[in-house]
Amino acid sequence: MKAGPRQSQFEPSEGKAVLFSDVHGVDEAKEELQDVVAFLKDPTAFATLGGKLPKGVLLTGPPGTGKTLLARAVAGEAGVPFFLLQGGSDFEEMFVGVGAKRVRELFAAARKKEPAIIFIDELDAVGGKRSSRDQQYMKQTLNQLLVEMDGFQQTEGVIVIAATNFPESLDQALVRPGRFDRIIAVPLPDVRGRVQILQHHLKGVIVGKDVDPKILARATPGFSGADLQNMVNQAAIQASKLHAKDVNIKHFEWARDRILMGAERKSQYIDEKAKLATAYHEGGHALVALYTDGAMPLHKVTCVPRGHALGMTSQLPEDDRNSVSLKEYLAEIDVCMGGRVAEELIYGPENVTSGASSDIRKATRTAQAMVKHWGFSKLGPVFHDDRDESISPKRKEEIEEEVTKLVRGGEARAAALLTAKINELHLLAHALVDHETLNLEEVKKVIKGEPIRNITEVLEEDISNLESASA
Ligand SMILES: Nc1ncnc2c1ncn2[C@@H]1O[C@H](COP(=O)(O)OP(=O)(O)OP(=O)(O)O)[C@@H](O)[C@H]1O
Ligand SMILES: [Zn+2]
Repeated sequence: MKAGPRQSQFEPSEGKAVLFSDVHGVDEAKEELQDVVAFLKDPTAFATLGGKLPKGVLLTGPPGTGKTLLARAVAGEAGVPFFLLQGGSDFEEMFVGVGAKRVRELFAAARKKEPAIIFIDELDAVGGKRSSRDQQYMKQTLNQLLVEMDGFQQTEGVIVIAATNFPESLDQALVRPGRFDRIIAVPLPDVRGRVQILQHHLKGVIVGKDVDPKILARATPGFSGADLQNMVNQAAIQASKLHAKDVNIKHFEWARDRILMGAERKSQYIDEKAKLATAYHEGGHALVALYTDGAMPLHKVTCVPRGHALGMTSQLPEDDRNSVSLKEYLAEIDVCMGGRVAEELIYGPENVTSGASSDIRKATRTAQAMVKHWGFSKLGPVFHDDRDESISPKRKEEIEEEVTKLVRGGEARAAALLTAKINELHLLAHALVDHETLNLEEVKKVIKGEPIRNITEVLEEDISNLESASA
């Protein structure tokens, strides 16, 4: 640990400007940051036009997906200075009480150079609900950060961007309106993203004829951008150690395996078998969502990890739902059950994994609320307060029974539906393994047995677009 203030923190960090074109596979996040760039380019004009902006943007996602890179790219695109506060290491010193002061000085420095970006890496180090170390000093630092954020006007031209791998552990005060009120997900790249990231980091590397970024990308599901960059570097080092004339596929395979074995690596890597199992699970959710009357429309399904989940099926409400009908609640339970039911149909009940526990929790919670609060059971429209001690044991049992009935009902409906559509489930799961992410249109085609473009063609097209863009 170094003593004394580090002057460099209060000066914009230097280095070659990063642009959006340096960050790959996170198009949605880039899209969401466009207005921040427009604002920083000309804060007054933006405000005059009535644009509304967050003061703070929170980038969330697994390690190494490019959160820091994205924040730098926002600064680079807008041509504004970038002030960095390293949550992990800088806050280490904060328990000796300099934290609050450092935050104050950093904001003062940034405001002098506005428009500017302040980037706080590992926000959870200071803004976590249960920051380990010295609670009191951490609290002071956090409070100072809140004071600074509350203290400036949107028109001032300072935007705070923070990154965290653990959004759920943040102090709620941080995500209130007027603070970090825009949250942008920066997920692991899918196979197309991985091709682009590899292409980017392969620039300037002399590779052998046997090296095909498409194949490398397909061999690295679950790798982050940082992992991929690391793989390229390690392969190059290995090649030079062996005095090879170029970096060939053997070197890449060696590097890949080394990263996979890396002690510090949380095993994100998914082998083909596990990927197919996840694909069936998510495919089950997706088909039930697609075919169940009253279910929220299917939006996207993926079998690569998102946050703590192995895969994800996302649905989009058609409009703001103020009240929800019985049919819609039942559909919600059915969709939750679809994942586990699909696993059971394909792999047999004895091989079902515990991976569906959050689905089960969600379905159970919905069923409980249906019975206890919304009167959707034979117990009728009676409100049962969770804190009410006077609910009789008999009533508790009846509630349990009704909840179980609802969840079991969902399970049975999902099973009937997926049994009838088993061929579609196979088609969908295998397409997911290839493409990793499918949108609604693609899902509809796949289950009809219609070709969506061959993944190799898609990847090839991506590569030639990239090449012509950089030529
Ligand atoms: N999406 C990406 N496109 C291109 N390169 C990437 C991408 N993601 C990561 N990298 C490479 O990995 C390096 C590390 O990524 P970065 O520090 O931005 O990740 P991070 O999400 O901030 O990680 P952490 O959460 O560990 O701080 C980058 O400098 C870049 O070289
Ligand atoms: Zn699930």
